[in-house]
Amino acid sequence: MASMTTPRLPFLPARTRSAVAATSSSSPSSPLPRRSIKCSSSTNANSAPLPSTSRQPRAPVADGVGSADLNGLRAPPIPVADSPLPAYRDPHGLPRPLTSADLMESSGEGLKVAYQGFPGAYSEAAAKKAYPNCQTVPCEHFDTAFQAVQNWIVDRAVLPLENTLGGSIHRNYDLLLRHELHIVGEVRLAVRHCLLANRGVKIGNLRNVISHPQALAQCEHTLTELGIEHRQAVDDTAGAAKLVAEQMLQDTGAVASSLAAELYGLDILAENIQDEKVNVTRFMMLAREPIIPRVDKPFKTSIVFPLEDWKPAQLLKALAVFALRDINLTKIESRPHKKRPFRVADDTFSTPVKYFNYLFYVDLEASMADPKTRKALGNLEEFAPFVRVLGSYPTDVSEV
Ligand SMILES: O=C(O)C(=O)C[C@]1(C(=O)O)C=C[C@@H](O)C=C1
Repeated sequence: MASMTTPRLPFLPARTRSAVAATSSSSPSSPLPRRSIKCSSSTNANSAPLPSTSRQPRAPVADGVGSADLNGLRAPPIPVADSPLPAYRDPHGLPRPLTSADLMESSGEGLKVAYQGFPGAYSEAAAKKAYPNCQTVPCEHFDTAFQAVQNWIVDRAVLPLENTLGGSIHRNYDLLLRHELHIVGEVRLAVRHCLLANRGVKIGNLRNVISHPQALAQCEHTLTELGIEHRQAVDDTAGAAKLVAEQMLQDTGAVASSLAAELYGLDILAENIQDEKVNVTRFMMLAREPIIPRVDKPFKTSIVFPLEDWKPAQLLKALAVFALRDINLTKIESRPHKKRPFRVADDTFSTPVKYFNYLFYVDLEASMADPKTRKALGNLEEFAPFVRVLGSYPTDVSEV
């Protein structure tokens, strides 16, 4: 595959304070030339997920896995006449040059996309929704998927962040900080759970049900109503279906997708068993490089920051940098600050008081291409020891 020119990016999110400064027109340079590595795809139910230990050494190879990204995608250019014109202007008010990324189509053709679980997992469906023509690559754990992108084994990862019934998938928030990847998109998926069992098994025969902990939580009440008391958590829904089938369990069912029933030869005993009809999971699309932020369509920007100098209303003041500029927040999540787990309260009392310390993950309804977003983040740095931009990416506006 011929290598293509890396596009000029007007914005390159970074780990620290430079995140805001980096919105100039510097070109990102890849740490290493890109390369293609053959790996398993999940075209059939026997594809085993990549184990956590699967690491490939980084090696400089001239040929590459894509070069220029738009919405986390790499694809052959389409004719200029069909491509959208760049819609926004640079910080000097001048038109932004057309980049090769603007010329790309977004089907995911030729992309390898990692997800957590076995074939038939909802995460695989999300990867296919995000990149319809991609080759999906099952991974054993969330961090395997992060590593697979970071080590150039795959091009992208699609991983869950939150669910309307079960809430946040905290592990992935923590992993975002431990890796250098960028959020290049989001995708929401309607999750419709089924109760699966081996042929001939009836609901009345079931003593146990196994599934992913989120899936069990999403079906908690329905499973109780069906009279199934014992639950056991496994790594993913499709893995649960596979286990029930392979071990020919007669008293254990699985909560999984109808696709998993088909792939592993199980019967569907009940459909749509989640506790609320609407059950949607939001997934993030991850890549090694950021995308070019835009202002001609809805964008989100995800950031993470800790606070220092805990004065009264410090968090309120930090978040006011967005309110002052009419920037909406769509989500806020606090996670333990593992490196600095405690903060010591001011010495009002003779004994110093230690409180837990947090990192705040915030999603903004804003694009990094908008100067007011960059100003707000500059302002936030007055309160935060660091601000990291995790990604600026198009909002998923599809129907779910
Ligand atoms: O086990 C799966 O099928 C997954 O894709 C994982 C997962 C999750 O992590 O939340 C994804 C979507 C559903 O909300 C349930 C489980």
